Amino acid sequence: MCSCSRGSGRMLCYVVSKVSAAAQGYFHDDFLKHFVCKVSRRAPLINRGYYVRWKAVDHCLKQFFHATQSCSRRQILSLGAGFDSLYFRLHAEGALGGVTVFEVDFPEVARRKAALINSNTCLKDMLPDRETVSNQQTNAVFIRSGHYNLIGVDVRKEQEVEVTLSGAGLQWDAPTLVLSEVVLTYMETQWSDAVIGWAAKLLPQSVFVMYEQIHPDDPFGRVMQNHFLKLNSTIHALKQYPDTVTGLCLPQGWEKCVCLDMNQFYFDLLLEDERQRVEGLEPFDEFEVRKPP
Ligand SMILES: C[S@@+](CC[C@H](N)C(=O)[O-])C[C@H]1O[C@@H](n2cnc3c(N)ncnc32)[C@H](O)[C@@H]1O
Repeated sequence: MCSCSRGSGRMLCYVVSKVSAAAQGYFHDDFLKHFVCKVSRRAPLINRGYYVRWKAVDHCLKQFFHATQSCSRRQILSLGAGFDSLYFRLHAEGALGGVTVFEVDFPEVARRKAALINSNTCLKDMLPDRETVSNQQTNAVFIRSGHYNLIGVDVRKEQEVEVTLSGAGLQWDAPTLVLSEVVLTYMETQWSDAVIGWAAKLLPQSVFVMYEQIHPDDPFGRVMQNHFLKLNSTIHALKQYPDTVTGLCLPQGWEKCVCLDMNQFYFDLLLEDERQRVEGLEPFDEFEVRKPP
């Protein structure tokens, strides 16, 4: 997990795993289940991994909400949002406090998500003022509503991104949390560098939270690499930036970059009570853990 700051400041399988962790009580999200056909139960180790990922992203979101609470205009820009339920669960928690959420994914993914939302009473009732807009020129698909916007655009295409997001109402000078959770590493590094660069350039008051794999050569890293090899899918950034993504962010215009591996997050930032709660949910005998020194 890495966050950079400036100024003052195989898609469905991911959802299925998040739904599994939520169903086992690792975290609370009543909306993820609306984005899958069937709720399946994953192995305890996978549930716990998804919990730590979810908790780390949530931690960054809550820090951002706290740091910007006095600002009247605040935004979350989620790049490669897929079928994540972020807006709906934060809205239900009452945590958004006027923050506007912009979710971006490829047009075909955004179109499927828009169709899903429009056909689901629970989800569409949470967007009473929504309109579905289709931009013929850029092939972008929108759901546009007061505090939720779903946009179909390839994030590698900077000019299209700028035009489309401006059209959707993104305010480039407002405090913004840019989120990319397991997205950039699927791109060749010239493209992930470019995305990180346009975000730094276009959003002068922002923090970029990214969650990606590091340490390809530890036992877990090797399992993951073999898995992606079988899927014929390369994890590009991992080759070039195996330990941290500091080298990825700073040359692209970010002023500061902090990287945390998930063991550090689990042991250093979670309270003992919360760790005990989680470890009591589905005890398992063996797991490898690299405690921070
Ligand atoms: C592994 S999924 C993660 C989804 C979501 N961030 C989550 O954590 O649940 C990666 C997502 O990134 C999207 N994506 C990858 N490259 C993209 C690009 N160039 N432009 C827009 N979306 C992209 C994919 O379509 C997919 O929905």
